[in-house]
Amino acid sequence: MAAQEEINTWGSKSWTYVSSLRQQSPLIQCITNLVSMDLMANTLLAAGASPAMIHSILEIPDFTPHTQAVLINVGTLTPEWLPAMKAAGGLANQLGKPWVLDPAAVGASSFRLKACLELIELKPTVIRGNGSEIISLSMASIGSTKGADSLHESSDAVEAAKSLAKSSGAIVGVSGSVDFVTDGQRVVGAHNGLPMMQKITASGCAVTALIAAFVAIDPTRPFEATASAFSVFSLAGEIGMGLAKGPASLRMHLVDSLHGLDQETVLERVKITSFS
Ligand SMILES: Nc1ncnc2c1ncn2[C@@H]1O[C@H](COP(=O)(O)OP(=O)(O)O)[C@@H](O)[C@H]1O
Ligand SMILES: Cc1ncsc1CCOP(=O)(O)O
Ligand SMILES: [Mg+2]
Repeated sequence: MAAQEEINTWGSKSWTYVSSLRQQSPLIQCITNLVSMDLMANTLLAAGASPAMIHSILEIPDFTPHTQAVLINVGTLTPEWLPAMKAAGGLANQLGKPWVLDPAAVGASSFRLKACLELIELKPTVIRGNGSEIISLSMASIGSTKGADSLHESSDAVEAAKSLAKSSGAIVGVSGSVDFVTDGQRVVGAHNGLPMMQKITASGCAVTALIAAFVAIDPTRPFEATASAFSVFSLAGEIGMGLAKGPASLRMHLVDSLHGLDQETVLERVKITSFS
């Protein structure tokens, strides 16, 4: 019974994010990898936010102050891009705006790991990665890697996520079959989704962008925003799969389903439970 009450509370919280996002349409600056730009922008638009893929260091002082949240994703990092990421993260921090870090493929090289550790010093509000990314970041080491894909279950990374949350001060989200969210003490898991979502490149990047949009709605509650965004995105995947034939059509139907989500469905199907 207690669990049922908890599910209902998360359903209504999640619906508040969905409906507020549609009403407020916050501007989200995305400095993201070259693979993810299209799906990320379309995910944000379908959910009601306004995405802007503006990443030149020359534009950050003018543009970043107009945004409601910043998303930084290192998926196709080069030395030329890093200064702009640091400038945007640093300015967001200075202006008291939320910013979200996606350490995509952080275990791929020491260059990427060092860059992510430097970005974490700029105090991201949320860090979202898959199991391997969160373990690599938390241990500050590179080991075996499969690039942007995970070698670990999300449940393998919960302790690493707690430790990273404590050391960084960020909310940490780990995606996978269950999406875990922690502030270092509390842990919740979002149970929506389906394995086929791993076959859509940039689905992880897109959910991180949705987290940034939800955090923009209420920057004082990043824990709630992160869990809700995970659940809502994965629920859109579940609904989209009803019409899809494979990853390519799932990508399209996921975006359509996110756009069409209604209150009854969110209240009934969002499934977030406590693990602590
Ligand atoms: N095995 C799974 N079962 C259900 N949902 C999943 C599964 N794997 C990934 N997802 C969902 O796919 C989305 C992207 O997560 P993931 O594939 O872990 O990210 P990344 O692309 O960064 O590795 C998340 O919304 C997550 O919930
Ligand atoms: C394939 C690939 N290579 C570098 S970034 C990227 C996209 C990864 O996106 P996601 O981690 O969301 O699947
Ligand atoms: Mg992926």
